[in-house]
Amino acid sequence: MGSINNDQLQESTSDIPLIDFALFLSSTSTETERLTTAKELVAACHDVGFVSIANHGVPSALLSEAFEWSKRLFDLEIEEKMKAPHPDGPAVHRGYSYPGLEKVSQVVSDDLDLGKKLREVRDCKESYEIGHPLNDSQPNVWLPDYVLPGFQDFMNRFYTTLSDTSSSILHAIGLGLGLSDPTYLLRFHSGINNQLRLLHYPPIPAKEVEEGRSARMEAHSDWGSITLLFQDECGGLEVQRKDGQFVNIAPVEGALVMNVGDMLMRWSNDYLKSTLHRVTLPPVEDRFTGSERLTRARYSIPYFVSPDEDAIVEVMKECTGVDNPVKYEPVKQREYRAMRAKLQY
Ligand SMILES: O=C(O)CCC(=O)C(=O)O
Ligand SMILES: [Fe+2]
Repeated sequence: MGSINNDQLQESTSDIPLIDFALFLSSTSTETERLTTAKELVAACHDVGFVSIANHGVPSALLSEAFEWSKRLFDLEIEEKMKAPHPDGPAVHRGYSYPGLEKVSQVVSDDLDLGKKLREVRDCKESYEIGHPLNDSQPNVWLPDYVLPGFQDFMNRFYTTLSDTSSSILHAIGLGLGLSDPTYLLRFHSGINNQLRLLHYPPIPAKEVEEGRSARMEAHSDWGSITLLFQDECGGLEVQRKDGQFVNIAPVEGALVMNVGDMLMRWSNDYLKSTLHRVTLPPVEDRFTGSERLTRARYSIPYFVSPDEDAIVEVMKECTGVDNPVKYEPVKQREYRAMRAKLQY
């Protein structure tokens, strides 16, 4: 595994906290070391809702291979990619979405005309969504194997590794929150309802984004429990601070970015924050070329961790108190997702 040393940790330029997760994962760590790391993680989730995690346990060779597969996939001709088309509508979020098909926004509504209006600003990205092989409600849409031999096998393996990593992070969050059972959240996360997403933002003239005619990905929060995000060195990911300003999340080599989603915010009675974020132009000038200031392509790989479909998300008692009453009714994951997904496709 590619590990990150202390000097590199200190040199981080990112605006979000950076945590060394080795102390939580190592079998030789003391209870105090594990608890301290878990508390740092929870403090970051409470404060910004976004955190960089170094030494997360996903082997760097596996990550490089995942980005290579992603590039190979998006380099295919559109006719080839359309052999695994995203099904119509939002119910099944799998397969290939061509640029402009999905519209990310924070709007929740039944109004389809509003959906059309939102689409006037096109999201310039393409994506490929992959779920658990045993998720019957959202079956995978794979390319025929001859199009990209080995792709499906690799992605299934990668999904499993990320699922294991996400379980360690959920465990650490439970410990850091001081839950009477620190593994409580794991009971609702078998891994079957997670989603692996390959994302490609093709080059685009800077003006298109600056003048609001196109977006890379507009501001939104994620809906699940947590998201693990791997990004290349292009940059352009931004998170909203408490004062409303969006600030850059500089890619830190070898580290993943973890953020809290709406479901975990609800579970924690708003103690853990699900924060707005977006993808826009990179902040660094050498990412642009030519008179049109064409930005370089960007690749990222988010892994969305969600409770199982039948899980009932009910505010955790440790996150309430006399001055902090329960803010939310229990909700079933399946119903919550259906409500959030309406205008997305
Ligand atoms: O591409 C990125 O860096 C962010 C992606 C994201 O926020 C999402 O897919 O929800
Ligand atoms: Fe997101």
